[in-house]
Amino acid sequence: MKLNEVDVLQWTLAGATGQQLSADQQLLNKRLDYAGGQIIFNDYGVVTVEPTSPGDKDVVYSCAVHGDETAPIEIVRDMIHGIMQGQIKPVQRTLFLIANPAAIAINKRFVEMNMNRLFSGAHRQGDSPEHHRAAAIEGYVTEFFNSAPNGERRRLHYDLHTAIRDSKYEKFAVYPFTHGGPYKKEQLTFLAECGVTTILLNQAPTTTFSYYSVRTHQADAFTVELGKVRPFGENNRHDFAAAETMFTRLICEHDLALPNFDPDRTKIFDVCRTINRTNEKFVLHFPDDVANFTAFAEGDLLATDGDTEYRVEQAGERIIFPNAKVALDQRALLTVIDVPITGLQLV
Ligand SMILES: O=C(O)CCC(=O)N[C@@H](CCC(=O)O)C(=O)O
Ligand SMILES: [Zn+2]
Repeated sequence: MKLNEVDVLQWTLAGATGQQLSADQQLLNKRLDYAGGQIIFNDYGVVTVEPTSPGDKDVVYSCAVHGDETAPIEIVRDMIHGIMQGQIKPVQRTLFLIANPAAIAINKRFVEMNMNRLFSGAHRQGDSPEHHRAAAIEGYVTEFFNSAPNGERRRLHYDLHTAIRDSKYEKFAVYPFTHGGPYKKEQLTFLAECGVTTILLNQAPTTTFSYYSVRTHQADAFTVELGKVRPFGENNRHDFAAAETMFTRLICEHDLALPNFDPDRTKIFDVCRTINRTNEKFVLHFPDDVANFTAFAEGDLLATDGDTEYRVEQAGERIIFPNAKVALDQRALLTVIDVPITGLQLV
């Protein structure tokens, strides 16, 4: 088999789980040429694209921070294959990350720990496979951004996910805490072109991957939720076509032309409350099939954490990312409220 025909996901899973690979299937530390540059296989699930004459953007696409979120894995895999096989010819430096192959291999969200709580150095406080991989991934991202050509550059990171539940707004993105900085119209427009027209504004530092890239590397970075979690082969790729087209255009065009910013395209939600599980007896008081962004009436009981009750405090409060099974001291539920886009500081 020619190296440019190797399945990059199979290679990643085999390598990360210690399986022996024959020489014609081993991509580790190999470099392949494409018309316009080189694709480099730095580690299992870590692939860098270095155009010969790179544009001014350094773009990171990550998937599988949660191992069972298969649609983003298929998207990233197919983009890499497109480059290996010559159909996609990036002109922008690009880093692709398949973040948690060990979790993909067992069809689980994670092996021991939720990797999306282990960035910005939180990986130093433990010894699970995810702690080690998050540390390694921070190293790869740092190396990627630091090895860019000199001059003014744009750093971008889209961390691709799918949600456990259905969502009333199917595609949405988390805009990590900006520490008072403005929100970018260009990014909201790019996301809208991807079909992501709902944005959640996080109002505090977190240990997520996207916040890490924002805070440590001054990137424009987002957690992008593209739909609902499904097993491999059950994703309807038409649902992701707009996103896939825009992700490809972003790295294949020198100056991606976007429509003018339209404030009516994007719905904004502000995070109002973060409810952590602190007790073994943590109960959600609504069924599993209640979709993300469902609104409840004032006073409704949302959750109990031991003896502490969490009730809806204001009209229009909606739930998102409910998960009663998270580890102790982790976020079990967020509530959000819609806010007018006109109230945001936009540049
Ligand atoms: O569907 C769910 O309940 C969880 C979806 C998910 O994994 N969301 C991310 C959001 C990260 C962020 O806040 O930027 C997560 O919880 O890690
Ligand atoms: Zn996820």
